[in-house]
Amino acid sequence: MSLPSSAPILIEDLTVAYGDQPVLDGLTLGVGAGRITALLGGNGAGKSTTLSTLLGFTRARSGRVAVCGIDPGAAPDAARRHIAYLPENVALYAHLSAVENADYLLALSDERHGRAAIVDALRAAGLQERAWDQRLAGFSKGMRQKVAIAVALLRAVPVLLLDEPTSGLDPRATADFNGLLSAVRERGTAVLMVTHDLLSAADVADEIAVLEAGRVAHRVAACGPERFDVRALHARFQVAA
Ligand SMILES: Nc1ncnc2c1ncn2[C@@H]1O[C@H](COP(=O)(O)OP(=O)(O)OP(=O)(O)O)[C@@H](O)[C@H]1O
Repeated sequence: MSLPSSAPILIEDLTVAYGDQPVLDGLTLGVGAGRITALLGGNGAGKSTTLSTLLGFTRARSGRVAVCGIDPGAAPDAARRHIAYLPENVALYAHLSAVENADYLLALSDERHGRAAIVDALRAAGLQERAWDQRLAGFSKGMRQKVAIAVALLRAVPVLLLDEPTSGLDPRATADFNGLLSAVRERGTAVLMVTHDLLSAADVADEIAVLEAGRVAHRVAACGPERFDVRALHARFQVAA
């Protein structure tokens, strides 16, 4: 498969192993600007390892990985400057407010945005005004996700990596989150979303890639003649998992 070399996320023929245990074995995957790809696969298929390799935390044994043209294995800090990453359990500070958390996380990325820009982003992320200055202790997972996505919105980076962002969210919060992702896509961000939530993936992704035996075994498009049928994919995915 040939991928445009300008794609912000580019993985070609990637092999990753932990000791003598191969996890990724010839994985090829690209996400272009303004596109959302959902990465599915059974437990242990290597989805988080794929994200970790893009972030430069896990080294490729062979193959090519590039984030905006930068090899995260060789230059992890430079690659991470182009990435906003939402882990499954967002690490935020319970004793700080939503605004303070955003301010602090942005400072870690060497970014300063005033309060006005931060509350604009929190509003865009759907966090209610009364929660802006509340301490995070007591926030639901959906509220914490909104703070994290507000930070990602403010960073305006070309690549967004998400690890199971809708796990534990109720259908309303999931729909809100998917709406936000669509807004992020409109800005031209390349989004790679690891998920077990096929319905959510079908809702928001342009493409679904299913990881099996260390490589992409199925890719299905969201529109055009190859538009995916969620039920058929669900049946196929259950067999794969
Ligand atoms: N740091 C590590 N050291 C050794 N083995 C690891 C490490 N991280 C992951 N693995 C193993 O690599 C395989 C792939 O793990 P990974 O977390 O990437 O899968 P996943 O598709 O994200 O799974 P899940 O859906 O359960 O989150 C698993 O067998 C896991 O046990």
